[in-house]
Amino acid sequence: MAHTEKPTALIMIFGATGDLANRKLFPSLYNLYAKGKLDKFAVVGVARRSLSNEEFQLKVKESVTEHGEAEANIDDFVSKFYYHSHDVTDSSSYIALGKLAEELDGHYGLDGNRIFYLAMAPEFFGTIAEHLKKDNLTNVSGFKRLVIEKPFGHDLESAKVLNKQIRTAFSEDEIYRIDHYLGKEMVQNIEVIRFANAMFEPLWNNRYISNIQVTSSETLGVEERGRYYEKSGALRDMVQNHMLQMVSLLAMEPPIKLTTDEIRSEKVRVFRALRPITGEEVNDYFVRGQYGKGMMSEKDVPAYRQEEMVDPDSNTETFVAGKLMIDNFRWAGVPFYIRTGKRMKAKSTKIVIQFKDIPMDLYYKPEKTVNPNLLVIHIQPEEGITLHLNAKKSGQGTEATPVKLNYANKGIDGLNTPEAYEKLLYDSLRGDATNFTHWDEVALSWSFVDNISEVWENTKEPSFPNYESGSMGPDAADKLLEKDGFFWWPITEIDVEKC
Ligand SMILES: NC(=O)C1=CN([C@@H]2O[C@H](COP(=O)(O)OP(=O)(O)OC[C@H]3O[C@@H](n4cnc5c(N)ncnc54)[C@H](OP(=O)(O)O)[C@@H]3O)[C@@H](O)[C@H]2O)C=CC1
Ligand SMILES: O=C1O[C@H](COP(=O)(O)O)[C@@H](O)[C@H](O)[C@H]1O
Repeated sequence: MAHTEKPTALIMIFGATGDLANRKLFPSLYNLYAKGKLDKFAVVGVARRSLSNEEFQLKVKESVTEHGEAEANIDDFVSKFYYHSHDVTDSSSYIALGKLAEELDGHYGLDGNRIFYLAMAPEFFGTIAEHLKKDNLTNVSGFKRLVIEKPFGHDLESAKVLNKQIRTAFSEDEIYRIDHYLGKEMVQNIEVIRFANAMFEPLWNNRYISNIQVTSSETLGVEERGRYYEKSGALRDMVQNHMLQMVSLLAMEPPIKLTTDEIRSEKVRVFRALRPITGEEVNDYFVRGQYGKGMMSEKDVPAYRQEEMVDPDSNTETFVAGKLMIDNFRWAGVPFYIRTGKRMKAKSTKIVIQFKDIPMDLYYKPEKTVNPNLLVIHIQPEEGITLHLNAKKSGQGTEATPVKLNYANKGIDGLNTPEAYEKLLYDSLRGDATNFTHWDEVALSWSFVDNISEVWENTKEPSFPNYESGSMGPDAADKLLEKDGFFWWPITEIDVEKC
């Protein structure tokens, strides 16, 4: 499908006074506006509290000033923002919202195009979608699209119910399920690194790759999200979506074309090949952790069980490490190790592709460590790739020594790459759903994760808390790899900018 490069639309943000809108959505929209990427547009912010248009515009201006880079055109930008105080559970209020939408459509010449962005707690998603349909807000002459935040359900059953509700008002190709990792520059780069380089794709299989490691570690704890996190845990919060999405991009077959449908269908095939881990196997393939107290940046930080809105005897995991097997021709026998957690040593997302050792190492010396070739994809905070090779040590003799070839994304482009939300908002306005998750991906990833959560929820983990804040997680996560003859490549020592 051809995508309009300068879209026109009315953007309705439900949850417009919330944290996500304030920190991410308003600054991202402003960036698009400032870069001239939007044609005609207006924004309606929806939330319960009472605000005038002027008060709302001031909030938007403050948000852009605090979280972005506001310039002189900020006043023109915020003049296109309107506020509608509305409880989304109250049926009567949708009529007035519809009227406002029509007025703005006419006033700004928005061609009847509408984006409904649900930046609210997920329990409201279904109700809102149903009301939008019933009260005619989706009856438009242009396009209508639903952008929906995570979590998409709590498990497969609840995700199915939610999907059914939103499908009453929107078709699958009108639904844009956000996984903000898919908006990250280097996550989008995975396909390019793989499919645009003759030197990688021929090696991208079980003949040459020994294992793949995906780590997404955070230094923050649960902060104010204890209530949500208690029911979610790291498995639902990070593994079901972001971690599995990265694995699917690393493992997928080359698509026939770079179209939304072709890419999504290759990703779905990866999820279908993911070996289900059930019952007692869960403890062989997965490790859970919960942070205890510790020191972070020279300050004492509390244990998870001492956080606000958290059960003092909580069984919720704040760390997950797992071994995934993809049972297809390309990946048979290659473990994909994943690891994610809160209150870890560093904020870092990295992918390490470890190649197999060469069949005969002429430079082998018993007293020296072997240095396998690694391809490291630095997702964040720094962005780039590092290729770890071996070369001759300068001087006499034939000794091999490790060398690193670096590409730091910022170094070449000279610019900070756009924030993930900016790219995803723009894609949803342009009608490009490639970097959003299709229902089939959501359903298959929930069914994989449900097997694990079922076991974990029914067995109390006696060792919790089992890792200290500021560490790299519980020892069992190291043992998971050790028993296969591997170890986690240290994420803090393979920083692209320090190499
Ligand atoms: N914050 C983040 O960084 C991220 C958030 N998300 C997801 O985004 C969504 C929003 O998160 P976040 O912004 O943090 O949440 P907040 O709790 O900060 O905001 C919730 C918003 O919903 C509004 N609201 C609540 N109840 C109603 C109601 N009955 N009718 C109308 N409006 C209502 C609130 O405004 P008011 O009280 O005025 O009604 C507020 O604007 C969630 O699904 C979350 O999981 C995903 C990734 C990151
Ligand atoms: O979706 C989520 O992601 C964040 C981590 O995102 P990042 O872009 O900062 O890596 C995580 O903190 C949060 O718990 C989760 O809901």
